[in-house]
Amino acid sequence: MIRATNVTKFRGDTRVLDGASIEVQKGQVAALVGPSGGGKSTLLRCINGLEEFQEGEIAVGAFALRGGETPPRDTLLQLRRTVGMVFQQFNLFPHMTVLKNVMSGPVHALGRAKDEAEAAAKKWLDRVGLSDKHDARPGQLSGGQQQRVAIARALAVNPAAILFDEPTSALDPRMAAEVMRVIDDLAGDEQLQVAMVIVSHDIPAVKRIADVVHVLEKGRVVHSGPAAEAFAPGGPAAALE
Ligand SMILES: Nc1ncnc2c1ncn2[C@@H]1O[C@H](COP(=O)(O)OP(=O)(O)OP(=O)(O)O)[C@@H](O)[C@H]1O
Repeated sequence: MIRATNVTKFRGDTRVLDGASIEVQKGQVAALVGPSGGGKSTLLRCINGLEEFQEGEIAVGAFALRGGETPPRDTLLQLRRTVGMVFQQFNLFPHMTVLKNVMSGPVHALGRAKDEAEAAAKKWLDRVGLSDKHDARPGQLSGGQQQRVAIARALAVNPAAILFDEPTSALDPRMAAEVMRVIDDLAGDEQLQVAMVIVSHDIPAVKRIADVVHVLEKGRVVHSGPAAEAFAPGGPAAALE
């Protein structure tokens, strides 16, 4: 589903990704872990076309992004319909109700009729435990609730992949746990054939939900394997615990 091959990206003279490669299948949950500044968020942002890169290739389903090339606007728009993204800071539309926030993707990106978009939005809000908040505005919700709206919004376009960029790091521990429970639930859902990639410093959560852990250091993937291997004593990610 997602295949990043030898992705290299510079910011000015700094090589922030240095030949990074990962593969994530449909229905699989991959975690990116590693020391701060290792390039985890940058790799996620390259995967959904938010950032360009200079070398390598990223394939997401039928889409291919190539290093050194600016993708056509149409490709980017289609790619962002295919790949949902959940950010640390929620990024909801503050003036819209919760329901309208979640409907925005189906209506504007997919061109769905209002009734159909509303039904999809309600289904996903129910799934994240917010069926009683349709008419609230984001500002009336807790951080954990806002992040759950963001997850429902990302899912409402039936994405082939969903990327979580430190989804709980702006939340206090209780709300972080609440959001991780939702992500746990999605990760464990065999019916949901979505490729998931999560960047998180919440190592216990990563161990619980990830099928594969990729360890990024200085822009390189230095290890890919099950969590038990990555976090084993003396393993490549043991120091992160
Ligand atoms: N907007 C930006 N402008 C300039 N440099 C940036 C920007 N964002 C990230 N960087 C740099 O790119 C490199 C990779 O950063 P990135 O955020 O991808 O790492 P990370 O592994 O996600 O780190 P963290 O765990 O701290 O979030 C770092 O050296 C960082 O300082």
